[in-house]
Amino acid sequence: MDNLLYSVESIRAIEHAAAAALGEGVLMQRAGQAAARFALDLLGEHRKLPVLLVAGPGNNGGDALETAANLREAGVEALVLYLPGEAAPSAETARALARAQASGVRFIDALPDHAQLGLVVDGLFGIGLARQLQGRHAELALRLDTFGCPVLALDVPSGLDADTGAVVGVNDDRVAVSATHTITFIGDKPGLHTCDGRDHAGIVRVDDLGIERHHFVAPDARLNAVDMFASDLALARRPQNTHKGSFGDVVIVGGAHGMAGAPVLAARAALLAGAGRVFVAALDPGLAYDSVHPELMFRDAVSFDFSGRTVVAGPGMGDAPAARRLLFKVIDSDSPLVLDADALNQLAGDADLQGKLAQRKAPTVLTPHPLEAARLLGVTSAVVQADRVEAARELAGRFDATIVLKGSGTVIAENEANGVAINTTGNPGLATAGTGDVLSGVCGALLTQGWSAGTAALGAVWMHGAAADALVEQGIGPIGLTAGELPGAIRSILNRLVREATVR
Ligand SMILES: NC(=O)C1=CN([C@@H]2O[C@H](COP(=O)(O)OP(=O)(O)OC[C@H]3O[C@@H](n4cnc5c(N)ncnc54)[C@H](O)[C@@H]3O)[C@@H](O)[C@H]2O)[C@@H](O)CC1
Ligand SMILES: Nc1ncnc2c1ncn2[C@@H]1O[C@H](COP(=O)(O)OP(=O)(O)O)[C@@H](O)[C@H]1O
Ligand SMILES: [K+]
Repeated sequence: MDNLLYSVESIRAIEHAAAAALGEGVLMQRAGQAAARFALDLLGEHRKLPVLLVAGPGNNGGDALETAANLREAGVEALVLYLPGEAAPSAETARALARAQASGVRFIDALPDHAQLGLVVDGLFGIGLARQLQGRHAELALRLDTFGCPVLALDVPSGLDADTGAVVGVNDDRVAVSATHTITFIGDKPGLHTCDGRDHAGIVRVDDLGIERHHFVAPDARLNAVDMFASDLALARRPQNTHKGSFGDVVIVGGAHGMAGAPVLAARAALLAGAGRVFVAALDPGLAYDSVHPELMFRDAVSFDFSGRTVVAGPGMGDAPAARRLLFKVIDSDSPLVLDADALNQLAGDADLQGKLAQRKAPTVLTPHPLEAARLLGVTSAVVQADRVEAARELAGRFDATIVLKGSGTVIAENEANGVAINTTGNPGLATAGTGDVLSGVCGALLTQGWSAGTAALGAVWMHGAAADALVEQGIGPIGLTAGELPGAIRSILNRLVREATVR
């Protein structure tokens, strides 16, 4: 499977085992060969232009030096800015340096001004990054993407934490290289796909350096992919002899006075993602009809019978005592449940609700954005963003539920064997009001059609992001994409995936 993610600790363990079998320096040579091949691909017909490589003090710098020597031997002009540290380089990096010196690479001591370059290669720091980039390193990191050519990061864009995807440091002036491409070695890493990772890593290619599988340890997480929810896709094909009762009911609980939009968006999404019947159990009795989707049924929330129905609670729910009573009732029920938005904020401050949630047996999905997650954990959103994977894991354990921690590189965590997944679809077009409501509605629709909490979360998040990607492809966004445009695109994707899953 090519969607496996490894922590720095795991990569070090694999590297250690492989290096013991292969001998010192072999992995660095292979990294340099793989990177040079990728660099030549990226150069394409611009092989006559020089390549600038920045090499740092550790083995990431060694990779850059090997890459430089390989490029030189392929006839490319290589300019190397080497910044050794105070300590002597490792033996393998010292050998890479000698090889680069012998190969005819040109060593420079400052970035060239106004040079026309074919490619910039970032080999400052990799998984050994220990603290915030400062001084010359920070200056360089900021300048590497100013040459108007692609930037290839070796292993990890320098300055980025490979585990968390956060730019390392605490100040506002923390920096990391912004690459257009990253070639990452041995295995893929979570930090390239979430938080700041997507902005800094660009397109990620994985090269396993030819390490045999038996040296690998268990992955720490996965990238979300259709395969991960294919079992429920395959079951979603519709037999002929069915009726609306065959595909479940979803009820959206929310819609306090002045907040009608959120439950309506969630309800439309649930309808178009295939729920047999969709209700809005509104706190505001004035909310009675949706002219775009008159199929939706509006009911008074307080007298509504939730039994046998999937509940999505939170969109536009507000924090009134009536909302809290309703929340208690749905958490206390046997219904599959999605908790979003205001339901999460209520939950955060209420030990009784949390106690009830912990006792639930039915499938439960929580879909917090970072601030909602922070309230649930009693920390700040900066703490959540500093380690999104860990925050999602922590929430899954604490509430014994499936957690969808939203944002760039949404993290899906289950408190079971399936572990953690990071989503790869979606784009900043989703950074607009109401898209979270759509996600909760889709999640509810999949749950009510019999998907497990884990596959519903994985599937809903993947399709929600893929819908935004498809809309951007059509010129609808990222700027100005609206939440209301998503459900139709999600419907097309769901039908396509079910078709593909059943003809396999
Ligand atoms: N050892 C091996 O077998 C292999 C290592 N590989 C490469 O080696 C990298 C890891 O190498 P290292 O462990 O040497 O780590 P790095 O090359 O990432 O950096 C470590 C060095 O940088 C210093 N440092 C860390 N953060 C700093 C900062 N903010 N400012 C200034 N100095 C800082 C450390 O003190 C240390 O000297 C991987 O990312 C990968 O690119 C690959 O060649 C694959 C094989
Ligand atoms: N920059 C981004 N890249 C990818 N997805 C994003 C981005 N910003 C937001 N999203 C997605 O958009 C949705 C926003 O949900 P939420 O924050 O709850 O908004 P709202 O409450 O307005 O509906 C989530 O699914 C989130 O993952
Ligand atoms: K790097």
